[in-house]
Amino acid sequence: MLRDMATPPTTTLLILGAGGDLTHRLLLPGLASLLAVEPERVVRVVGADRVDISAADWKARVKDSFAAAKPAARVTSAITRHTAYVRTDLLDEAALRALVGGCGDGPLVIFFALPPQVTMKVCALLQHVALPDTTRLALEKPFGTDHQSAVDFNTLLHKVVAEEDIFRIDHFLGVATVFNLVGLRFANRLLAPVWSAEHIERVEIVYDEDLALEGRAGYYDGAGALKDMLQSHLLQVLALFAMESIAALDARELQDQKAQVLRATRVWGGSPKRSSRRARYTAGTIGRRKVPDYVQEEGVDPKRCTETLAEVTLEVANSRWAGVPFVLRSGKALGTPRKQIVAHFRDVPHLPTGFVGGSDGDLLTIDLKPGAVSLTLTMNAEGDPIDLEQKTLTATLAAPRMQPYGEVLAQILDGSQLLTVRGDAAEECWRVMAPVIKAWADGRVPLEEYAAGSDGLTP
Ligand SMILES: O=C1O[C@H](COP(=O)(O)O)[C@@H](O)[C@H](O)[C@H]1O
Repeated sequence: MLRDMATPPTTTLLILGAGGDLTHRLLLPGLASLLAVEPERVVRVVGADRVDISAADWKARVKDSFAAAKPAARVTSAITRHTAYVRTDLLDEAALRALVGGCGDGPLVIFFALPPQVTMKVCALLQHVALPDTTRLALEKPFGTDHQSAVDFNTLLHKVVAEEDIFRIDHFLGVATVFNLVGLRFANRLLAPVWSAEHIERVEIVYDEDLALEGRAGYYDGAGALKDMLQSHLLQVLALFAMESIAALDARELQDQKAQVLRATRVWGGSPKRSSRRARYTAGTIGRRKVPDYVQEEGVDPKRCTETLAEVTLEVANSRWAGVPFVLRSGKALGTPRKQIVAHFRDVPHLPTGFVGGSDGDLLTIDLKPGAVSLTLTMNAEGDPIDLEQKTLTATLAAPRMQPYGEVLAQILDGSQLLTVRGDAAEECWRVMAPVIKAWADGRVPLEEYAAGSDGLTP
């Protein structure tokens, strides 16, 4: 059926689960933002799902998803002209073969915008389907459901395509302010010598959102904040923060260094009971918005103990970082969104006697959204020259050139693994969090409550 369409452009982006929220809300707008910046790229989008969507409705959806990023009119019109939607059963091998065959022999990116269990089943079927020579698999998080399933999933995927053609998506890697960690760390003489336990006392990686469930119970209620944010995104941020230096901005270099850090990472003190916290929001108000009790949200199963806030303290047990707590935290429905990395520097060994005021440690704060980098230093800012106080110097970062999904897609289309999660790292992320997941499942860490709109601490 697809063969009858107009001349296929270079790469086909085949989206499995095209009828879902992710495709409409993030993936297609991300592609649009990429094409707004790089209009010369030629991509054909094919959506597939089991829901019935007419050709006209699909084109309208694509057009609608493209509207906000405002690529050139000719780009949107080419995409909508060539796009197609196929209603199919992705768990039927013959149907899957027909779908893939219909995409032609050109380069193919199969994007799995599906729940992990369905993704794994479709990949099992793909083993028996002939794929074009250049076939790349892009897999949404979560990658598997626990450590063993991630190991099994990797084994299965390697029977379908080589690791270099597998792209495990973590859209945080496409966030410019996250990737900025690499440039900031390795381009500044000032920072490199102090980037260790000798000078840094504690690191916080925080992603507190004022958004609540926002109708995502179907996915989130089975995941919770730990798997949704810490096990995935925030561990990637930790890896970029703590990794050793790279010789070149090269995917393999970066993947090697990130994997090495993750292998050295473990729960602080080996005790999830003492080093983790979980909580769930109750009814409250955020600004003028009334937020219901989490268990009253549509689609939530009150019998599940899903946390909407997770905090875990980790240690990177290597010679650079031993003894430095890395506190990872993310919560939903909080009063004040705070999305930042904060490096707390140690106090100076000795403040000359005679000065008045603080010798509070310096801070390096990286605001992820909106982007800014701040350095908080102790100085004499006003008054008597011996009075010391902390002052913050801030550089605001420019708005990102495209959406994170646009950055990630650009790398996938180019076959570069710079912004992906390698298989071994994906397994490590589960290994790091496994003791916490187990302790929570066994009820060894109580599920606390906090009021929506609060700081996450107030019952
Ligand atoms: O992947 C996810 O990320 C978002 C936070 O990222 P942002 O780029 O939208 O700020 C989070 O809200 C969501 O729960 C999670 O699934």
